[in-house]
Amino acid sequence: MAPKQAATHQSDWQDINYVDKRVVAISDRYRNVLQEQLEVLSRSAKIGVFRLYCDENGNIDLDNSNNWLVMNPAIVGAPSDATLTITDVLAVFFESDAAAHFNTLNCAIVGGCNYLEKSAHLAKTAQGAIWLTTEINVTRSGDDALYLDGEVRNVSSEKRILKNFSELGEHINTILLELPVAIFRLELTQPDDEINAMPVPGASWMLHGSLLYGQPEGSLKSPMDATKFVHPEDRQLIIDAFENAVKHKLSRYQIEYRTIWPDGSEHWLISKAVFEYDDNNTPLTLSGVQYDITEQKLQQQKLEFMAGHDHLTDLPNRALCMETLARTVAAAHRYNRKFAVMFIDLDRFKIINDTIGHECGDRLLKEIASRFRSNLRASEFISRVGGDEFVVIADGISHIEQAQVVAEKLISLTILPVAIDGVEYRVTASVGVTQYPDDGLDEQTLLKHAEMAMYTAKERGKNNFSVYNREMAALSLEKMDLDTQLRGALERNEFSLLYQPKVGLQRDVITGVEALLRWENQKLGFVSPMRFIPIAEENGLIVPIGRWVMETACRQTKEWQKLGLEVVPVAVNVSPRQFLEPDFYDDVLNALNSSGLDPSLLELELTEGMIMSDIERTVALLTALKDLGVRVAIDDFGTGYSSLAQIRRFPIDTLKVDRSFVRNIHHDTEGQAITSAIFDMAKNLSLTVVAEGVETNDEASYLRSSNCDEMQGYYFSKPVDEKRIAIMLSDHLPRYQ
Ligand SMILES: Nc1nc2c(ncn2[C@@H]2O[C@@H]3COP(=O)(O)O[C@H]4[C@@H](O)[C@H](n5cnc6c(=O)[nH]c(N)nc65)O[C@@H]4COP(=O)(O)O[C@H]3[C@H]2O)c(=O)[nH]1
Repeated sequence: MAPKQAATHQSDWQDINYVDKRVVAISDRYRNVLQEQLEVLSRSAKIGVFRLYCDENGNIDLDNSNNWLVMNPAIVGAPSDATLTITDVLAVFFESDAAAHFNTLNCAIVGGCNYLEKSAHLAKTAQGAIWLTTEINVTRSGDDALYLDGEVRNVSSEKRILKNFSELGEHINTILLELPVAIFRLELTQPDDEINAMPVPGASWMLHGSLLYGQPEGSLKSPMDATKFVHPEDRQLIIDAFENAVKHKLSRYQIEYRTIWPDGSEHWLISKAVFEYDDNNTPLTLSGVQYDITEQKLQQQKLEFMAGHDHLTDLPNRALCMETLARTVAAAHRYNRKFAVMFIDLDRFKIINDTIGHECGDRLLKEIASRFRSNLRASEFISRVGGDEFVVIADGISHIEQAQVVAEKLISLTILPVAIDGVEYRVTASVGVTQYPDDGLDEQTLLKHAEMAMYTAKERGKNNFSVYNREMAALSLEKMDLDTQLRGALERNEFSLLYQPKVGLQRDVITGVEALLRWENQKLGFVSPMRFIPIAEENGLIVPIGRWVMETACRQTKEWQKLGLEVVPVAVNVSPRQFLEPDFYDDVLNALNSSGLDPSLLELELTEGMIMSDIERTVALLTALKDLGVRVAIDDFGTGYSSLAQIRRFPIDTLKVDRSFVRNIHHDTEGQAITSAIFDMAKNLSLTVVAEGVETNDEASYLRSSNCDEMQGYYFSKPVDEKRIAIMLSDHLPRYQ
């Protein structure tokens, strides 16, 4: 058994030797393959590896044959076919003083250091500057160092990138210093007390933000430091914008807010920020820029102000008025409140403006606007919605009586004299009042009704206010109806003329006739000129209608003449709009030429207001008409602004004293004083004076005893048609009625 066992044992050993040799052979082969592969790899890689064995004293044994190095020589700037030893490589790191450094290295290893690191910068190589790092790990058996494994790395590209980055950073810094721009990062997952002063990843910081908040440069380290300098009214705005962005997982947002500087001044900033979220959509950081937009804001505010305000008075304009009215309606609806709207129109402002000149007119408007602004309460919004039109929105007015108090205040503020260049001017205002919700539920209706009420105030004599009621709306509908019917009335031959005689006072003979327009419409029947003429004036139809009147009156007078009647001048009423037409003179000329009437038989009746506007043009035009031979009369004298002294400047023939002065003149001492002053002055100016609206024998008797020349009125004759006038003219006497 034993020999067999021994034989077995021996063959086993033989086997083992054989296996061992195979293992050694295989491992040698693989080590060579591995080394070859490492060499191939290292040729392209920027990393080299080495092992250095130590001697029995623990010092590096540079001559040990087991030492090895696998490295592309180019890593250290040597030609790629150079044969480098480990000593060459380490010499690179330790430069000229290699011996001393080896000594230090050995001391460190003997002293128990297991990890060593060293960098090198090779300034001049064929590849340019090269940065290297080496890391060495020591392997020991107990305390004794056995060998060192190390790696050499070429970190030139990383260094270059870092260098570029730091250069870029410096550039950016320089630019930022020049610009009023801050950059910031807010770490959203850390508590505020961990905020770092410098831009360290994972922390909150802000660069160059301090100046934007009026603080010394560098004093504010993070956006959180800056919050106390944000305008108190805007702090919630910032919180809301941030929370809204987070709630909706927005990737970016921007917000504009005000800051308060130590000197109390307000500045505007814009903050544009980008969120960084983790996979659970939790915001991690907020980074962005902030910069000053005060100038743009001021510019924008100025533009907005200009868009919403009237440049003359600085009051809100129509657009802003409508916007405010809409907002007030919405708020009143929501809180079940009442409020009032007042439409203010200055009385006869156009005439005043034309009389005193537009520059003075503007100054007058500015003064009235400033009175309104400074005397109204904060809850009373005042705006200028047109040339001489203002609108007040009086919030929180629960009774119409309160609105009436405001309206009265506006009227009394208007009537106070305005001094311009030492001359005192006085204007009055008519005010229309409406109330929400009683008179309208929306801004357009309220304003329309306030305007209607204002017109009613004007009709009631101006310089007062009127509260809207439903009848006014009905009247306005009627006005629309009149307007519609008036269009085309000429074509449908719906107009005719009546004539009212003027009587010479001393001999009771007809000295002239006034042509008065009549309109009979199929739908509306007979419509008084008092109703349709203002509408025709508004829509411009008065121009062709007036032309028709003049032509018809001239033709008719010529007809009477042709009938052999002793004709007298025919007077036609001229409307303001007609008179302002550039073709007015030509129209007069055409009417005369086409009828063949002698110009001295045509008299034009103008009103005071008409001649007082654009005095230069009026004088020139009247002079031209006078040169033609046409007569000019001033109608309704005494009701307007002109004084007799002013009238003197115009080439006119006749003054027609308004019938309001004539009524009951026989026992109206004030009327007597006024008329006698007019009569005397007119005599001095060689003007003919006509008293209008004489209705009674008493009035006629009084006028006969005064300095009046002619009379006109129902006492002598109502306006009659052309046939009846022909009879009167043939009798040389007016028919008493
Ligand atoms: N209460 C009273 N009234 C008297 C008396 N005598 C005359 N009248 C009325 O007084 C008005 C006189 O005309 P007006 O002052 O120019 O006032 C005129 C004038 O401003 C305007 N109008 C009439 N025809 C024309 C026209 O052809 N063109 C223009 N632009 N306006 C006209 O309409 C106004 C009213 O005209 P009418 O209704 O015809 O009213 C006429 C006439 O009928 C009187 O004794 N008592």
